[in-house]
Amino acid sequence: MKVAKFGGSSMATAAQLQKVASIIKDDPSRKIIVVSAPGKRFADDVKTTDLLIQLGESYINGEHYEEIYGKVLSRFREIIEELLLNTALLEDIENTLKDVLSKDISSIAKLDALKSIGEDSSAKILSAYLQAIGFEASYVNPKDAGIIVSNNPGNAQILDSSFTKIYALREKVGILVIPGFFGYTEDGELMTFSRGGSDITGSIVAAGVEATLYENFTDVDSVYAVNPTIVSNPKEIKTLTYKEMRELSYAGFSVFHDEALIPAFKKQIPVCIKNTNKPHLPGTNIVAEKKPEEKCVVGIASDTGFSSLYVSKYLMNREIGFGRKLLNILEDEGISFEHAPSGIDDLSVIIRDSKLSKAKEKNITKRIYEELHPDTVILHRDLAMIMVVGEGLMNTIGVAQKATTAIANANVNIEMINQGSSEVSMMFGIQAADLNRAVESLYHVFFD
Ligand SMILES: Nc1ncnc2c1ncn2[C@@H]1O[C@H](COP(=O)(O)OP(=O)(O)O)[C@@H](O)[C@H]1O
Ligand SMILES: N[C@@H](CC(=O)OP(=O)(O)O)C(=O)O
Repeated sequence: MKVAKFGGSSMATAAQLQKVASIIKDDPSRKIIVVSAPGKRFADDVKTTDLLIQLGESYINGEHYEEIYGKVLSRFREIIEELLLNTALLEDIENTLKDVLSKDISSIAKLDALKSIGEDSSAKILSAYLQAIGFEASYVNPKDAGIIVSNNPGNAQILDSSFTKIYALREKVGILVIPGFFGYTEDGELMTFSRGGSDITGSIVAAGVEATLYENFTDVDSVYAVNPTIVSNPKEIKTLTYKEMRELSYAGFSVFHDEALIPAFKKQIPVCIKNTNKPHLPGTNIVAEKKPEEKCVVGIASDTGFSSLYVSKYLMNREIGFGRKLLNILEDEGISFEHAPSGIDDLSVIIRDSKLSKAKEKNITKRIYEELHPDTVILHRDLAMIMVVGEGLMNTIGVAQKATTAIANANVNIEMINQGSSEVSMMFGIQAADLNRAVESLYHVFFD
């Protein structure tokens, strides 16, 4: 039994849904289908999930929301009408939208419930279409599928108790279409995963039913060695290990959500990333182990939006509890950290910019001075991280030298290096403005 997840790009139009149906038809073992909300139809388009967020924010702020409401409905209307499906489906979607908007719930709960309507409607539309063309198919709500999550709106985590219930889906007859991106708490409250979270649902369901394969259908032929929006026509990666994909997706390979690796990894379910528009191509396989390759670097990922909180104090290495106290201050502000490279008198804590508002920055700096009496506290914003990833990296001589030379050749200053903390990656911190230059140079050194 296979679980196939179709991303927003595969659910964007009626024509894409027809491709999805033909992929399902091609392989009878594709029994469980997880879908995203309709994504972008063209480069400047807006994803349905973003429209739903805009709708929720306008409604909550008491602003005019009618135009955006119309836009959301017209995305679904277009697909339903082109597929010649019963228009009662559109009425059902509209009623759900109205219900959520008018419901007396917190703003956070309203936003999550609105966001879920994208995937929920997609799943209803696809199952109706599959039925219309002669399949035995049914829509399964995540609650009935057994997707039980923690109480963290917009960032839900799956609970272990889910997996036994999900296993029971194996007994159901016909093709099951499950909306991605959300689950329910034990108290029955709807919670979404973090953005891009339909990949997570697919992985959870694949692990739960102990699928032979988790296929993740998207709009690229494979995972490329570098983000294709930075380097054109990059090399395709045929096989990756879970560890490599985890590092690459964490550091910017948005093609697969980094949290989606864990459920599949735990149950050792192989993952295959494939193109809905060219399903005959082999795609990229993600597996537990692979044969050692000649090339030790498989990919170069990069992401912007980081800050570095640099703290220095003479004899920091002798001060018991310094690191703990510093991280405690961040914890009090509800901030998680990404990396924390350190020296004898210095410690840098790398944080996502989005988590560090100006007010939090002021408060944290004040507390560090008052409680830790450092010599210096400096916050550098607008940093970018580059991750050079590969299983063989630690045992190959000269990788760091090759990488630093490539970055130097691009005339880019390295602000930070983190090597050795992970067995499969090496990380460089640079100014965000220099990112594309550095990535291009690294790609050419390792892959040309
Ligand atoms: N290394 C990479 N390899 C392939 N695609 C990548 C990579 N890095 C970023 N991407 C982007 O990921 C996109 C696919 O992910 P996403 O937009 O989430 O698709 P979907 O809508 O199918 O879920 C690609 O169109 C591509 O622009
Ligand atoms: N629709 C949700 C979840 C998702 O996974 O979407 P996509 O498959 O288009 O990345 C989002 O935009 O965040």
